Amino acid sequence: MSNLDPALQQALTTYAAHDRILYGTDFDGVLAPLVLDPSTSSPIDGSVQALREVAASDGATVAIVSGRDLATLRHLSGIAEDEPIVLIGSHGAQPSIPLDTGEVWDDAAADRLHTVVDALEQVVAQHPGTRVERKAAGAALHTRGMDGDVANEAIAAAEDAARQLVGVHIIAGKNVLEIGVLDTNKGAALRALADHVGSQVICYLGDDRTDERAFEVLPASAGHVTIKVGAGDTVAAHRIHDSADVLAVIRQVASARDS
Ligand SMILES: O=P(O)(O)OC[C@H]1O[C@H](O[C@H]2O[C@H](CO)[C@@H](O)[C@H](O)[C@H]2O)[C@H](O)[C@@H](O)[C@@H]1O
Repeated sequence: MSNLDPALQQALTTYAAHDRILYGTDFDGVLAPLVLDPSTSSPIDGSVQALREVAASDGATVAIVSGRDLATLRHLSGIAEDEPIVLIGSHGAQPSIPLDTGEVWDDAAADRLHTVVDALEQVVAQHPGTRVERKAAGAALHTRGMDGDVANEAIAAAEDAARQLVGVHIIAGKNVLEIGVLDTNKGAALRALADHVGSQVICYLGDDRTDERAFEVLPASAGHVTIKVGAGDTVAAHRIHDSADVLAVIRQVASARDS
């Protein structure tokens, strides 16, 4: 018996009845509970298996869309390259299949990345306790677990540093501030994937500010289903609370596609 809100259950039933669906999900905070050390994140039990079941149904495409870089996302999710689940890393910049996300990696981007890492390393040197995560198309300053004032000062210093740089983008998240060197977002990536595979409708689950870029381009009036996980302002049409709900959503879609 599902604890999901009846309106969400109905929306998922209608969505899953389409011939060609795209099921998209964020990773951290949705598939994987938030933890202090990002290298130890792990999907909730049963979630990847349930995604595999959705992906196995005719006409369904499954994608994990994350701020993680692609190699890290593959490692942490445990999804192999030969599996029929699309991984999209670096906030849309790194799809695991050829997709036009409108941005290209070039020498200038590589130069920007070096500058970004240097700038954040300086912030870390001045704000003990903060950590830098190096990624393929950016770098992130982490403050999870730190005193609020100290964390806020460090984040402000990182924002100041980013504003001195050319061709970079500030991406704010939960206890993290990323400086990206490519201009991509999850909404554009999801729409590009939907066009590529011919999906009629998209369901997307996310918990963070970067996920709002996806929710914004998926109106319920067109049959899309947007689901915010946890508290906070959102433009998503539905809200669920925790990992158990995330699993219930995937399982409802898998079961509807199977029947
Ligand atoms: O788009 P997502 O899959 O949600 O990735 C967003 C960021 O997730 C990671 O940071 C967050 O999760 C960490 C592990 O639970 C947590 O320690 C941190 O406070 C969170 O912000 C990841 O480290 C970032 O690179 C992603 O951009």
